Amino acid sequence: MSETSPQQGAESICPPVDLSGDAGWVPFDAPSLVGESLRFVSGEPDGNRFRVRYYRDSEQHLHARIWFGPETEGPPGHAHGGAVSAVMDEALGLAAWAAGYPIVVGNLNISFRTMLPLQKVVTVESRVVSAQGRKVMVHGRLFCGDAVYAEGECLCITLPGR
Ligand SMILES: CCCCCCCC(=O)SCCNC(=O)CCNC(=O)[C@H](O)C(C)(C)COP(=O)(O)OP(=O)(O)OC[C@H]1O[C@@H](n2cnc3c(N)ncnc32)[C@H](O)[C@@H]1OP(=O)(O)O
Repeated sequence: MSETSPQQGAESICPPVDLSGDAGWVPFDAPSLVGESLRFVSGEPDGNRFRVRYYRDSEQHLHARIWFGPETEGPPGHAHGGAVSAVMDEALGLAAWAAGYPIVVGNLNISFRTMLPLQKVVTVESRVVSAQGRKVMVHGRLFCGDAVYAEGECLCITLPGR
C-alpha cells in the first residue's frame, strides 16, 4: 500500500508575473470573440503552465504577453518545443480571428531559434500577411528584447458558413 507524502500533489504556485502591455496596446478579450474554448494555453491564468494576456496595438495587430511556467519544461530549465508551438498555434490562429477570419489552422511551421528559459515573460507579435480565397497567412515571432526564440508561419483556412 502506498501513502501520499505531504509534498506530493501540493506543488507550490509561482508568484504573480507582470503581463502588462506596451504603451498604446489595448487588452483583447479573446473569449468574447471565439468562446471559452482556448483553455489549453489560456485556461490557467494563475497556474504554473502558461499565463497569457492578449492585446491589440493601434493598427489592430494582435500581441500576446506570455509567461512560460515550470510545467512547460522540455530541455532542462527551458520550454518544450510543443509548448512553444501551442502558444504560436493559439496566438497566430487568434490573430486571424481578430482580423475577421473564422478559421482553423491548416499548417503551422515553427523555427526554434533560441532555447527559451522557463519563467520568462516573452511577447508574440503577429501579422496577417495575406488572405486569398479561404487561405489566410499569419506570421509571428516570439521574442524578448533582442532575443528571438521562435518564428512561425501559420496557414489558416476559413470555415465555410461561419
Ligand atoms: C477558436 C479560435 C481558435 C484559434 C486558435 C486555435 C487554432 C487551432 O489550433 S485549430 C485546430 C488545429 N487545426 C485543425 O484541427 C484543422 C484540421 N484540418 C481541417 O479541419 C481541414 O483540413 C481544413 C478545414 C483545414 C481544410 O479542409 P477543407 O475545408 O476540406 O478545405 P480544403 O478544400 O482541403 O482546403 C481549402 C484550401 O486550403 C488549402 N489547404 C488546406 N490545408 C492545407 C495545408 N495543410 N497546407 C496547404 N494548403 C492547405 C487547400 O489546398 C485549399 O486551397 P485552394 O482553395 O487553393 O484549393
